[in-house]
Amino acid sequence: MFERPSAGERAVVIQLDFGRRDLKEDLEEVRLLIESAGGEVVAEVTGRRQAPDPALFAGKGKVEEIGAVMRAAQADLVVFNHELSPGQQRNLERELKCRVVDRTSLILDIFALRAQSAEGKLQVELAQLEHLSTRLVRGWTHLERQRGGIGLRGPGETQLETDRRLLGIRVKALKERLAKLSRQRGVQRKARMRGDQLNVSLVGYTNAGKSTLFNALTKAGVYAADQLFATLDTTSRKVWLAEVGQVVVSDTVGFIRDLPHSLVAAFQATLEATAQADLLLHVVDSASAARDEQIDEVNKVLNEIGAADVPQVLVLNKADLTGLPAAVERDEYGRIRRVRISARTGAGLDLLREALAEIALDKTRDAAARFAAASAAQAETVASLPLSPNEGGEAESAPSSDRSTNLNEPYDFNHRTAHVPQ
Ligand SMILES: Nc1nc2c(ncn2[C@@H]2O[C@H](COP(=O)(O)OP(=O)(O)OP(=O)(O)O)[C@@H](O)[C@H]2O)c(=O)[nH]1
Ligand SMILES: [Mg+2]
Repeated sequence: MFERPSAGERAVVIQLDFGRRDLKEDLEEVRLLIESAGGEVVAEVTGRRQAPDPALFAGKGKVEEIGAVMRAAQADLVVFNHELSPGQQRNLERELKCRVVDRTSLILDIFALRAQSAEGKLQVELAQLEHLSTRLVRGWTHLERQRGGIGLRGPGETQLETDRRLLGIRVKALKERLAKLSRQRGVQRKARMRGDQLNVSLVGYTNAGKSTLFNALTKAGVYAADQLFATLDTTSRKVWLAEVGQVVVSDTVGFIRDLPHSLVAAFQATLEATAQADLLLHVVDSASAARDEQIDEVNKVLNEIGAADVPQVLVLNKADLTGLPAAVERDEYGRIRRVRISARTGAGLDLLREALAEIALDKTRDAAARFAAASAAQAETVASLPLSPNEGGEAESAPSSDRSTNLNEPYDFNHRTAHVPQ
């Protein structure tokens, strides 16, 4: 149903410029996407257009050019680094006499290849079926008049109705199973997230280096590779920090621009953990020319999954490639905002650990302050008589005495990090 470029399949990539993006970055990204799906880019066709052609996406002349390039390069398929409508895809396949894959299918495909856990597989299947259901609207009308298939259809149903009905049943079953898994995981997570332990999620654009950093912090040995969407399942590990004790760090699925909506929806449960974290380490490939755009894309997805208000520290990774030194940057309130590191060489990891420790201590202190305030309020109602002439109802202000210096400034767990330009 979902055809992926199988090992060594030769792809021609189509990238059109509608006047707003950097073609080179886009071509580089789609090349990595195709390689991550096991294929190989043998030719590129670029072009410029005002708007997509309703029938063919590209213009008639461009499609002829694509056909010629495809034949010359002996390619197996054509990949549009754009979202195609079902009609456009069908027309292109008819015109080019060759398989045509769009960006969304390509991404779904890589997810299907990578899914490891039972839940990951269910989530990917759900996303694929939901993507397919949009293609059923007009996409399979050529099948509508077909008959046959014992046990496959109800009385008088057309193929399209049967397909929709079967799809609907499967989607419903998948959603129910995912909901059950999600409830179970919610219980496990609550157990893990007890107390004042800091829960940290690594988030970021795909290939930013989250898993490499996760391994460096936790010595966990999760899969990190120069592939897009190397990670699909969330992995959590406890990390021991001097003076603080345990914090829980989670490695998560990477984001990408134009992440298919069905995929975000299907991964909602996995991403819930991100929305419930105390702190996000937003890992950035600081050596990428598309860095700022990638930061925006990640923030957009975080917004969609309800994680926009979780405090964020930007981790500028791959400092070994930019040649800039490891460093910590604070805002005017002394809060840590950005840490520059190299997960690969280990430069700045000590700074990052110190930053985590500082934030974890602030969280504990916040909790202690709340506890003290609550106890004080309770004490007030029990003991209305002051124990000494100086004591009265002032107990709630006590824990703030050590907050005068920058370092001890409490981390504002309600503060949303604004986008900080590099
Ligand atoms: N030069 C350099 N490369 C790095 C650094 N950190 C990670 N990489 C490389 O970047 C690539 C992607 O790393 P991963 O850790 O798999 O990235 P990720 O963010 O987990 O990616 P996904 O799971 O695909 O979203 C790998 O080839 C890493 O070796 C770094 O600090 N410097
Ligand atoms: Mg990863």
